[in-house]
Amino acid sequence: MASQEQLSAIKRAKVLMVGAGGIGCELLKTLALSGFQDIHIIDMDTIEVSNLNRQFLFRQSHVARDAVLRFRPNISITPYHANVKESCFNVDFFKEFDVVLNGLDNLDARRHVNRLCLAADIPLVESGTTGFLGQVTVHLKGKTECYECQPKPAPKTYPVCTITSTPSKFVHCIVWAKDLLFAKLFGDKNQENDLNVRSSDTANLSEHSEDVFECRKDEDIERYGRRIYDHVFGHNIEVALSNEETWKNRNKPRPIYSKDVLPEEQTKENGNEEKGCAADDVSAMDIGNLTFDKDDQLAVEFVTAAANIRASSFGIPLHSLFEAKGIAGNIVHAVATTNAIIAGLIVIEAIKVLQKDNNNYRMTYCLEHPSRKLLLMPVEPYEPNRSCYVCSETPLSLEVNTQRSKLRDFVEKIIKAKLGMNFPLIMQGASILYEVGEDLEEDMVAIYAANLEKALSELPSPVTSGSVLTVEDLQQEFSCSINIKHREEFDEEKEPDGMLLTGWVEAPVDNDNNKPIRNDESTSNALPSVETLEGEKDDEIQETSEVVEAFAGKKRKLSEVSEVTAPDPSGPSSINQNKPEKLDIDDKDDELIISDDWESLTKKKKL
Ligand SMILES: Nc1ncnc2c1ncn2[C@@H]1O[C@H](COP(=O)(O)OP(=O)(O)OP(=O)(O)O)[C@@H](O)[C@H]1O
Ligand SMILES: [Zn+2]
Repeated sequence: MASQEQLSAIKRAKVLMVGAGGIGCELLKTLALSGFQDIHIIDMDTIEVSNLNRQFLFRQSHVARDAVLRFRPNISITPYHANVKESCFNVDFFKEFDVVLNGLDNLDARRHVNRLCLAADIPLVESGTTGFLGQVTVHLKGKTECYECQPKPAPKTYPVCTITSTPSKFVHCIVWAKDLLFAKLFGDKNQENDLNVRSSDTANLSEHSEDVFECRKDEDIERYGRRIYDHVFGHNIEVALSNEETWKNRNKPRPIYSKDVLPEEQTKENGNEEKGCAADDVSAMDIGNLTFDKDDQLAVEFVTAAANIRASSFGIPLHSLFEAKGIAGNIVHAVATTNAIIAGLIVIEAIKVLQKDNNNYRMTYCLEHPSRKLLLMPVEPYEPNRSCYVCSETPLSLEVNTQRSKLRDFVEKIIKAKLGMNFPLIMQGASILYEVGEDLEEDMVAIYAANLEKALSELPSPVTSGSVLTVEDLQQEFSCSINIKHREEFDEEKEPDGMLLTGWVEAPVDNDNNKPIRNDESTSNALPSVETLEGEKDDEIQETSEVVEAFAGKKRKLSEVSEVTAPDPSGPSSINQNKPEKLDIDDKDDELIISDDWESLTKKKKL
């Protein structure tokens, strides 16, 4: 039962929810049932069919708002059908709220909201789920870590040679089918693509030799399809086989040609009968612009089929459409109960925030294996990381070849990809090197466009070793400094960006010795990306649970944190370096404890 004090804090509060998906929908219901009266919701999407099974309030085309208003007619729910990154959701907008509650599914939007909450000094309650795993964290400027204080695990990536030549798991075949074959056939024609697109008779010719993916004059669609099939599943496998070194300790793949799977006559018959079937579903207009979308059934079917043919070549077990979709979309199939638990925990933390109950905030992990009696693992939040480039003023350092790297590389690979800025302004001292904005004068736009193509050391205000750049995102009201250090050479394989950003380090990527290809981001906050349905999944989950259990063995005080490196609150995967001692609870007792109080647990142990 809520106290009078809590009830009045709840009634007075104006809350902003960002994201109305699996978690958000549950959250809206729980907020309404808990007595919140003024709720604003930003979500950029309309209802996705793949979410319907767990967005109970959206069923049968009811929008969440209307559904909730039916049982709480007197509360105010204000929806914004928009991207939270739009400029109308600026710092002033955020300042109107008492607390912001995130139910997002991507890192980019989460980082954006984190920065706005810091700039507006509004508390943020973050959340994420991945299947049975989930977490809720509380972020208050200056008091606890911000969402970006700890580097987030990078999305799972794979070395190029594994994808192009030596796949050993089904996920490698999926990445190949999705990021190389699908992209080459249906995406931008001029893209850089690691698929071998030259046939044997043209392989020795200049790089202007024929791209086999070009449809030849007067070539009918069946013949074209057959040619592509033979090239990617037959010829390319032969090319890979010709490198004998590769197969010394590996099973050799088997080339598959269309004639092996589809006899000539049958092709013609079926070809004639089924002619036009794909064309009915895909608009010719879209071809050339498509990127893989897990909600596009035809794209999923294509990728599943192509991945299975490749898997069969390499002796990898085949997978169903459902399984392949999960892997291709990096979907850890959502568990409605986890979302409900997480939504409840968000509301509990939100109420503490409203009451300024500073000593009782908890980051709570929802575990998958409650075998050690714990389903929920509460941990005290950590102090802000003093070297966080987002919430502290610590400068970053960048090693870069200032004579070779262009400003464009710096903007794309560092400012946008690594620092997550949308509208960057780059300055050296008082001179502006680059700026994005709608109200820029034309001549300035031209100057900045020209700057993008210049090497850093050739800019109007040359950037050389020892330069200090200030980078700002005006929309996020966020700025940081970057100390530049010239470095002549970079390892192309290990440092493919040709630059090295330090001061804030990304979690290590599973990167052999090649430039990585990534699978899509996990939907989770930053829980370790778990490959659904893959053999390695179990190991990962096992490790995750163990680590969380170990981590939970000790409740950390804010004051202790400076002595030891804080674990990553956004995901248990990177915390094993500082494993506190494990709690040894008798496993035979089946009773499940949902703990909100660590002391009571340890007491129980003694008893
Ligand atoms: N930049 C953004 N601006 C506004 N809304 C966003 C933005 N990015 C993502 N969203 C919304 O966040 C919601 C995330 O919900 P989604 O169901 O995908 O994940 P979830 O809540 O973690 O739960 P689950 O994956 O378990 O269903 C989506 O409705 C999506 O439209
Ligand atoms: Zn921080």
